[in-house]
Amino acid sequence: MNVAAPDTIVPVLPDTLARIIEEKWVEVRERSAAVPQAEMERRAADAGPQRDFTGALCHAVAEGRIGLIAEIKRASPSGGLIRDPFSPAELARSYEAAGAACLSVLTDTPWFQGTSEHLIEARAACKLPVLRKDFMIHPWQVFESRAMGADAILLIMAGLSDAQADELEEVARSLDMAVLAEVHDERELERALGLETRLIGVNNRCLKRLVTDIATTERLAPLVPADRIPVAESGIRTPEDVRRMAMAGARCILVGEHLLRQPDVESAARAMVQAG
Ligand SMILES: O=P(O)(O)OC[C@@H](O)[C@@H](O)c1c[nH]c2ccccc12
Repeated sequence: MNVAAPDTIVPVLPDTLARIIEEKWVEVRERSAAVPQAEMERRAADAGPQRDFTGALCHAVAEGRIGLIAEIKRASPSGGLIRDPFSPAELARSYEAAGAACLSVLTDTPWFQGTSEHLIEARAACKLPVLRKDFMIHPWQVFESRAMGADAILLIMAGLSDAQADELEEVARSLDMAVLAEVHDERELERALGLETRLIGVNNRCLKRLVTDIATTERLAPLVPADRIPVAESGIRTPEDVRRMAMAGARCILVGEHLLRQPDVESAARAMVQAG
């Protein structure tokens, strides 16, 4: 299979994301040489029923809760080693008991120390729909995501051309998977609105300096049309932060580091679910 990088990559990429994506191309070439796309498509078709990711978020919000996507990751470029010992299954059970709507599991290895096993273990331990958090650049990875059981994928608009994002979304839709389109600014938001997905993630982390500022969601969430669902991502730490996100129109949130650093993950997650 030809997995040459397209020549239409978005022109100016922040350094870290550019490096991650460069490495990701190498990884995808290697992995797809080991398991060709036709075989991965077969595995995706055999992967068992999808869980309704968007539906779970809408259900939580309709019941007056915060739609929490609770994240499972061992490490991150900005946070270093976040949780050790680290048990994806135990975390999944705690998040579910706390009333989280969905899970997000990092599978990227070089930067986040994630693996596909983390996703498989977490999903098997609960009934929640699961987002595969990785850097999607090629359709092969979307089939791979479904094959490992994922119910949703992330598309980072800053790292994709419109044509790439369209193509990846189409593959995800053909597999009945949800898409979370992630944006950092007005321009990326406008591009994301060209996709069909209702889930628009506003990432509070500045890609250049890697610091978070939840005012990003306060600026962008009000610009998200009423037929879409804004999801505030990154840097959310306190019930007060959650209320600020909800006031800005984002009743769905994606939280990782704060929860993962708590000894009692379940209570911390419950406090966030009920903060709205
Ligand atoms: O750990 P935090 O600050 O609560 O953030 C979670 C999530 O938003 C963050 O992990 C994230 C958002 N978009 C990403 C893209 C790639 C990797 C990671 C991410």
